[in-house]
Amino acid sequence: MRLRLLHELPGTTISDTSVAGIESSQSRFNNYPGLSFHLHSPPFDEQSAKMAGQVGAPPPAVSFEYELLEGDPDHLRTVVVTPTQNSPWIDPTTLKLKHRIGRGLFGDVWLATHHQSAEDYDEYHEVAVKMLHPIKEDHMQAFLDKFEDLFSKCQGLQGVCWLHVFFVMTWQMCIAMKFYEGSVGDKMARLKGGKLPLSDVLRYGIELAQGILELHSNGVLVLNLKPFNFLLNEHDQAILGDIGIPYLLLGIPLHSSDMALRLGTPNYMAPEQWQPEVRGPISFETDSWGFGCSIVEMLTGVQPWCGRSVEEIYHSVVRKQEKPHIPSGLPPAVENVVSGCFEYDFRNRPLIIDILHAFEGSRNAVYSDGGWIGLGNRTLAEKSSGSGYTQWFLSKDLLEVGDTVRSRKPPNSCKPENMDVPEGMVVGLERDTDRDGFVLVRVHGIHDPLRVHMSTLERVTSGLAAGDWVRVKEEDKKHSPVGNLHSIQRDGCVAVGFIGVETLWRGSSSELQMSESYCVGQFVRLKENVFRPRFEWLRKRGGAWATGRIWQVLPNGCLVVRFPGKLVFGDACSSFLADPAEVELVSFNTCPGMAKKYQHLEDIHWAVRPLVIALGLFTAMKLGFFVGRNMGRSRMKKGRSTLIQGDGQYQDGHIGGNPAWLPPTVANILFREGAATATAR
Ligand SMILES: Nc1ncnc2c1ncn2[C@@H]1O[C@H](COP(=O)(O)OP(=O)(O)OP(=O)(O)O)[C@@H](O)[C@H]1O
Repeated sequence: MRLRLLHELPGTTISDTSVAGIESSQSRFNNYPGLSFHLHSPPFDEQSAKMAGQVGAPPPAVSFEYELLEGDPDHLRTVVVTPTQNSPWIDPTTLKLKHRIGRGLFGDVWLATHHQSAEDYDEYHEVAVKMLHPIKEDHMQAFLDKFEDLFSKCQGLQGVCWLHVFFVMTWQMCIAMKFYEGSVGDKMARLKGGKLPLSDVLRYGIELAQGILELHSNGVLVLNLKPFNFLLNEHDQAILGDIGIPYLLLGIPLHSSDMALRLGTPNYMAPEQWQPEVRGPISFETDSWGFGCSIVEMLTGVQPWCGRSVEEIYHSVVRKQEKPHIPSGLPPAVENVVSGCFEYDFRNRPLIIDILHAFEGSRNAVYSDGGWIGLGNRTLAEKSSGSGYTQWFLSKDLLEVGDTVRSRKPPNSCKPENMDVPEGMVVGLERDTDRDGFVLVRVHGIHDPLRVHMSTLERVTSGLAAGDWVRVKEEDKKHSPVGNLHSIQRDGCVAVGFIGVETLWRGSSSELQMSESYCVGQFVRLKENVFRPRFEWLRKRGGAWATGRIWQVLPNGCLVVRFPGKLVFGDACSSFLADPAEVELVSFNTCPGMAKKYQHLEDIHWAVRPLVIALGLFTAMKLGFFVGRNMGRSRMKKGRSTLIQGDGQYQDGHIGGNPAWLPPTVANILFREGAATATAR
């Protein structure tokens, strides 16, 4: 691959059939001093009008063409990324932008013509040019490096949009790609009810899954799967039209602050995609969520979270953990896999290969006599193995003979429920091809190998197993030192989720050590030496850090904590986030002294304090009655004697009846009540 830097783009012409397009382009170019426009009207372009009609815009009465007449060469700088030798590279200077096809979150797509001429031929081809939103100048090189890598990975992929060339024009990145007739989204828009028949959904689903799989095998995430990004070729085959622009933009600030938080299209975004460095990381299964959303939309004709604002979608997906509604009546394997796509923790979701298998197995399924017939072999997998883990989670790490294993902890638990296998070695697989079968495990001290269900075991390599809490030996300020181990290969390569890293951290097991583990239900508090926590945390009245209870553990180890000791009203934020490296465990047993133990009880529930106060008052009143009655009796007795002895003794009797252990005010009230009772008698 070669980077060529041109200092001028000679004869650049941009034609547009839409006045709005001109205005936006004009204002964009006007941001750069030294550039000016010359507008003139070209002849009416029938094809442009047809295209404009296709995307819903009325054919314009008049069209314009404008030329860049002069300018600061710096702003006309064009970087041309030349693809590999055997791909159909085109010279961007021969492109002529015709009109805008559509406007997406990440930029505009234009129809352009590519002119090629020689002595014996003169050819025009249509291409689509995606013009991305401008990127800040100082991040341009980082983006170009990432793009160059992606561009080479996308070359020659069957199920992915064909890319011709990449160039930069006035700091705007442009990708020239093959022009397709339309998208699945366009097709749905033309249909009554907007939904596709199941057979089409399964066919497109298979074609798209194959395209996504190609990108995933090259380590690229799409992060923007949606029907309008599924292009249709001349054979009505679905082609992936987005090559992972949001993935390229990860960590690269954009000019528009509005765009900064968007790492995809909100309606199709997975929970971890909203804030990957906080609620992430994003992974291949993030695309499974977007795929599931697209399938649901194709089946129902309704976009997930239709009509909701970005904030409302965030609230539903991230905070309330809601899932898109899956229509009923689907082949069981398809329903099962699509429902798996909407698991909150991406580790529990199927991979694209699982989706592909489920769709392929159901492709020829026909519903007849109240059941599905023609299902493939692998269509109906068990929903759950009974271990609490989804089948998708378990299928990501299959055991092999020679693996060291131990009993698997139940999900969200710090300790194993049973220690049937404290440590053992797999010596046999009952059925090699079974993804969910039994294995024979040799355990030290037991003569015969144990026959154990695979799902109850986890593989241990270098003392670590997926799901363990780990700490990096050498801290990196960019991310939390404590995280959650997602996978460990047999060669010791690890993938870990850390707060502060948007994607999985990859390294070697030798860089990690075991860390204290946390699970749902435990009480935690910020360590005393933490003065500026990563996330906001509540304080008690005296200023000390409050104690909260772990409500959820995110895939990067981030703790979602609630404060049961605080009463929350209305919309007030009920959950807080915590970095596991900044907290310590608090439990009743470890609280020193009665006062601390009582404080811990107060942290467990907001009702403890009012209850204790009420109980105290009640006890005090009861005591008051008791003391008062006794006092009353003795006063009666004394009263009788004062009648004999005189008033001075009466006063003494009052003083003598005041219990020394009660606070004076309470004692006086109680005494008065007691006296009143006694007087009444
Ligand atoms: N190569 C192409 N050929 C034909 N049409 C295309 C091509 N690429 C994109 N389109 C169409 O252009 C329109 C705008 O695409 P674009 O990808 O910019 O927007 P989007 O899909 O709405 O949003 P996003 O920017 O999030 O991808 C869509 O209707 C899409 O189907």
